[in-house]
Amino acid sequence: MNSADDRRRAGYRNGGTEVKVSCPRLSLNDSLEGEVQAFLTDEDQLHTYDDLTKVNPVTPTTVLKCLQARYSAKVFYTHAGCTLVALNPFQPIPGLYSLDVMKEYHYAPQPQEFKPHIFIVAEEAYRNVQGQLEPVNQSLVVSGESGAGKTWTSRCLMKYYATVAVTSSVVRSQDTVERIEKRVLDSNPIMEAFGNACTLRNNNSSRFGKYIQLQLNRCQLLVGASVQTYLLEKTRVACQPANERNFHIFYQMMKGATEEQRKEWKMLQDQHFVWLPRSEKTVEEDCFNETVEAMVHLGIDTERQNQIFRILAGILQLGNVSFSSSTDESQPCNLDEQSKGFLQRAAELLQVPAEELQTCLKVRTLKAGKQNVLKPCSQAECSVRRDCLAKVIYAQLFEWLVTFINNSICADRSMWCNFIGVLDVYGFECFQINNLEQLCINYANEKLQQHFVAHYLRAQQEEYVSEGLKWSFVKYQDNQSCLDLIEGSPISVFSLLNEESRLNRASDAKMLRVRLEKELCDNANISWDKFSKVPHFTVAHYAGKVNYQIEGMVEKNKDPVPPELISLLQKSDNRLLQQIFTEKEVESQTSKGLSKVTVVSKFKNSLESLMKILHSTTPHYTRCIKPNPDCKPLTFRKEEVIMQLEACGIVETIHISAAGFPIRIPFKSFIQRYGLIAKYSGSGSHSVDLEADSDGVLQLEVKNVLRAALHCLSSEKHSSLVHCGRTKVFLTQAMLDLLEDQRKKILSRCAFSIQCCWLRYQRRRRHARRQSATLIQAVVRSWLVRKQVQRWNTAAAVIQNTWRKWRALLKSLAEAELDDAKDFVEEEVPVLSPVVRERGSVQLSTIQEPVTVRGWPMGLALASAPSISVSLTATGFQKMMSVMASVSLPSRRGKYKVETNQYTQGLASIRAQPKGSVKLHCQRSPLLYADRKPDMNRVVTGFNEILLEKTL
Ligand SMILES: Nc1ncnc2c1ncn2[C@@H]1O[C@H](COP(=O)(O)OP(=O)(O)OP(=O)(O)O)[C@@H](O)[C@H]1O
Repeated sequence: MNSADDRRRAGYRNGGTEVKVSCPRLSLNDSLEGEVQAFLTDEDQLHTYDDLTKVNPVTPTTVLKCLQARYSAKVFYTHAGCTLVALNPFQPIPGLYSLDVMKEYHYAPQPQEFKPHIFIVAEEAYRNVQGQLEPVNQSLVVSGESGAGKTWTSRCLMKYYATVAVTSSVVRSQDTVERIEKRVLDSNPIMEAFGNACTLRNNNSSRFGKYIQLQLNRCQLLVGASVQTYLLEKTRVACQPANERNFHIFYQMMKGATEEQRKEWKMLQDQHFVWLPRSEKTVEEDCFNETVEAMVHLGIDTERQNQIFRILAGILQLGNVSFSSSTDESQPCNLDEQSKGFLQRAAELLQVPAEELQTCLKVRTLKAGKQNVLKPCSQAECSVRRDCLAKVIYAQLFEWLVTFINNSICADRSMWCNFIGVLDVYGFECFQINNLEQLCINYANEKLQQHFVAHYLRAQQEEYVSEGLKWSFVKYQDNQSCLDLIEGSPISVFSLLNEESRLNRASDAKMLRVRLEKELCDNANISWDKFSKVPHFTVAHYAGKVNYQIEGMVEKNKDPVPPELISLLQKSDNRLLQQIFTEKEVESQTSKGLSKVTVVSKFKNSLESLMKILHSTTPHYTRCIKPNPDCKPLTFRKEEVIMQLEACGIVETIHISAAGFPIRIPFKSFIQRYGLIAKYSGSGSHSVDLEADSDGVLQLEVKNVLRAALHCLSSEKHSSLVHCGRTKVFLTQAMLDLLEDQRKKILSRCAFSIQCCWLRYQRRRRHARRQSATLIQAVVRSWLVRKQVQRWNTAAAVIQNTWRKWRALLKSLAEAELDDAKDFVEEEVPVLSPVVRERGSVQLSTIQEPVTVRGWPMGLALASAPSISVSLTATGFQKMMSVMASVSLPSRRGKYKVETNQYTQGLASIRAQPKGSVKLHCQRSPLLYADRKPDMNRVVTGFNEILLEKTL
């Protein structure tokens, strides 16, 4: 027995008598609590709980303990009702994501029965698409804070689909399939190289959000993909937070380029670039070759690559250009010699005129009526213009890459019918100094949290009420008021920011703070530190309070790009730069006259379209948890984890999922899928009008199905597994499994019946065909034989004719013989041998060529016998010959010879004298001669018999 059992036993004992009597009240309560806890939760077995809903009771503490126990046992995935919790191991786990494991989950009849894994989520979504249960399209939402493992998880999901959604392909050629899945996977290293960076919290932090749509055709095969990106952190190009790095691609170029490439890109070995801090730090992602290889696979040729890398090298050179103020304010800023060199090289790499580049950076063009006025910029303004140039180039290049990737991997709309979307967005951010980027990121997280809450908590509870379910409500954190504060209408942080950004004046942080305070003081989610000197506001997000600095927010929201910079880039000899910025001008021209699009309004719009997609799909949530802030392998910090669990509402989710019915299916869909259970168990009406608008009829049918499915369970058990609402059926996972199981059994029974019918039908058809073939063969044979018989008849007629002539000839010979009868008496009569006497015959022969006359055996007897039948009595010449043969008389002058007949020949061979008429019966086929083969060489007995019958 294990120690837990011992503890449980001890618990019972202690809870019985002894402790109650002897302990003071407080310690008694404590120990009781401990005992109950020990009784409810077997701590030694905590790591075996696959689902956090099974821990008892469901509290943050027990959930945390369970997760910790599992993490120590190197189990990193745990279900939390409808959500999957993924703990980051911070080290590769051998065999956890191997091909075999993928196959195991993919081919499992019930993957849910396997250990929790990200592949269960992937497979469930895949099967939902196959099942065609509305909504068919699926979204896999991967959330968590920076470094929690979202990108890793998204990559696993993509690899899973790129493996299982193509292996069963028989329709498409292997070559095409490989190209598609490879291209889809190859989009990852490119986007990570250009969009990820090493931050303090994660060495490979995604600095943009992405929604990847994996497109599946009718056979659930991966035929393409498309990527939608959100809010690239472009400020990082020109300004990297302390101890953080720029985007990976710059370091990859620095470390991975060949000598020749370095020369071409003007990146010498010992060159220092201001915009490449911490270049001494090497991270796993610094692999230039992998990025180039992926580019090649996606169709970015060497020339295009060179254009891209020249642009990036140009940006780095720009970063080293520094300005110094001129003594005369009316004059533009100065550049030292070194900066001039950097500027020259930047211009060469960007392939723009160096003079013009310098002027653009130092002088502003103002419109005064129809005239352009040139105004020298201050040192700070020059730096802002330089940074702006770098940011706009990088952002546009990133956008071009995403479009290129999409063109390369996106399938034609007619080729796919469903999709599985993978959403990987930046996690909740809270730094020392937070600005517009953090406000947008946290706003996106609030939106996702709201979707989660709406989907699993609020919707569930509201639906229970509307469907008439008795349900004890769980309190949940609604973040609608926080969202109202950020994006609401008419007054919100965003609307005030936009207003300020559209005013044609320099922004004032203090004034904006006052406005915010005045307009939004009613919202409980915003607050201010009255004693702080820096203008700011604090927002109480669902995941915690974040302090936002107002300074610079309006400028970032405006994101102005001086038009002279754009026209300079349009003149570039680098064809890629030219292309990117010509397109940009077209865009800006089309939006001319519309109100100026700010960063937050653009972000809000793209987020709204994302939310629309999410609302129209079946979501699957995966919460990634970062077990420690230092990214140390297998280190679990309770405080870190509990904060994340509470922030993402996992405990509430678990509570609701454990007690509720997480699966809801409308009556119509339910009957369409499970109606066969009632039909084949014989308890339901066999045809239900699914188009009938009456829910009452459908409800009745649903109840029939449930009765048939649960016939062996008690009614209490029914209500714990399933509830029939007014328009939907509410199920637990266990009930769904049970229904699916029964459905599968019925379907396999039906399949078996269909197979039997088909085999029977095939057998019958084969038989009928064989009969037809026999009939045809018989008809053909019969026809051939008839033709043959006709020929034989003709031949027989010829023979008869000849025979008659021959007989006439013999008769005339016999008559001539009779004329010599006198000589015959004088000759000596020889003694007749017994054989001759017995079967005498007559043979006429001449000396040279004797004529043979065939006579009946026993010719003498016949010759003297009284006539029995006309045909068998020898008369005339025949009679005489028979006598001659019988007595073996020599012929006159040896001209002929009379011998016994050779009875084997011809028709003369009759061994017995027939009495009366003789009839030969032959059995005939219904078809004349059908059983005969038209073979000339064979003896045709049937024909002989028939001839014989005719003769007789
Ligand atoms: N399942 C895993 N197995 C092994 N290592 C992992 C796993 N998940 C994450 N990691 C490690 O954790 C690191 C951070 O993960 P990842 O980049 O996916 O985080 P993230 O949530 O996407 O962060 P950000 O929001 O900053 O992009 C990875 O580089 C990887 O080394």
